[in-house]
Amino acid sequence: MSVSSPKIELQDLTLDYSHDGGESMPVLSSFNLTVQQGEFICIVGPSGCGKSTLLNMACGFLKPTSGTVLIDGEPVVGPDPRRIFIFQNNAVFPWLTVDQNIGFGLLDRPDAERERTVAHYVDMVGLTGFERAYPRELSGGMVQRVEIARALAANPDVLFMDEPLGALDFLTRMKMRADLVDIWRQEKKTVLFVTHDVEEAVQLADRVVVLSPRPAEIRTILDVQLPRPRNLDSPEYLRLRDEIFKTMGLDFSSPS
Ligand SMILES: Nc1ncnc2c1ncn2[C@@H]1O[C@H](COP(=O)(O)OP(=O)(O)OP(=O)(O)O)[C@@H](O)[C@H]1O
Repeated sequence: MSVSSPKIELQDLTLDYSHDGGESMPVLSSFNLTVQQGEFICIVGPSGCGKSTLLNMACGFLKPTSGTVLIDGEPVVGPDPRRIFIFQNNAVFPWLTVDQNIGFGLLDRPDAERERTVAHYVDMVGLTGFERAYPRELSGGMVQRVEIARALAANPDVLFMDEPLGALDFLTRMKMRADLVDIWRQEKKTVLFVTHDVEEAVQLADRVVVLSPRPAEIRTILDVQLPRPRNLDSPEYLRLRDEIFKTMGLDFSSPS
């Protein structure tokens, strides 16, 4: 499949929230972004600028005040099982085992096919040996892996991820970041990924979209052309990271 066909088109998106008894609050105004098939896009920006709102509109959970979301050229008018949303706080079913959770979206498939698919994703996310475990018997990172495996097993064409690693401790997060890179290289899904973490964005993304404070506008879009897996000590990685920090008003270079 061509890597240059637009997968997601956000066209002139505007969103005003109205608060009880107050004026309407603009969160996005005339927002435009085109995402190519198979691209991994990270969205960063200050807290409260509208990142989650943008993701919610892109996947059809939230109707824009005006503007259009197109996926494969078709207007998005609501959630669609071909597109999966992964939240920060996992949404696995506590009463189902790991393999039942991962196979949840495949209940209409023949048993043999479902078992094969579940086994494939259990292996991909490194949960072999835990197939019969319940979420309460797993660490936070393992539960998040279950959620990612469940999403991938359903074979979505787009993954929307809102701070999916945000609740994890530092070491688990670093490991999961590397795992996500591996998984994405195998699956090549189109991914829209919101994060507060600039380093995470530069490690993961093909392009990093940096937003302004609310109402969110695109401050800059950085192409990250470093080969994966990325060397987090390389001068180019550090340069891109620092460029984003500067764009966000944070300059950590030492005073001369
Ligand atoms: N359902 C809602 N009703 C009214 N206002 C809302 C609603 N959801 C979000 N907001 C407001 O919209 C603005 C953007 O919120 P949003 O959650 O999109 O920001 P964000 O960039 O994802 O924030 P954070 O990085 O802190 O998670 C905030 O000022 C928030 O208070």
